[in-house]
Amino acid sequence: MMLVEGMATPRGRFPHVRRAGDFLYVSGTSSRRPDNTFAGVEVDEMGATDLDIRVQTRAVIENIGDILRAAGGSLDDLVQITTYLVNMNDFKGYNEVYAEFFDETGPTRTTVAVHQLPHPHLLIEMQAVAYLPKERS
Ligand SMILES: O=C(O)C/C=C/C(=O)C(=O)O
Repeated sequence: MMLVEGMATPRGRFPHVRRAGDFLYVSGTSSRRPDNTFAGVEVDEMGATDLDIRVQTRAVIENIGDILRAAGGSLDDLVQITTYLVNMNDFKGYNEVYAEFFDETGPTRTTVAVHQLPHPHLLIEMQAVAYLPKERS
């Protein structure tokens, strides 16, 4: 069980990542930064929001990479990803950025749309599983 220093603090009683045998389970991760702002979110002086799926997707994957590195691994160790989008119209932008990190030799993937995520500015959250035998970490 592991809380990773330098990452956004989970907004609940759970770790960023947990080892179970040879596997690392990464909790649902967003584009949230350690200061609780979000990558891919701009709010103007009128309160209008500009939410960017590409920026959010990249930040989510990079955050998962940072979490895995703290546990001794990397994105290369991922074997499964579940992605939660709030709007399937964002699938294209998400998919394009995803393909910069992974291909058919990478993790299996499931993408679903959900009614809401834990903050109204979030367009995407991802949960992941890595295979990393202890002797390799
Ligand atoms: O922590 C975040 O920024 C988003 C993820 C939250 C969860 O998945 C959760 O609170 O369960």
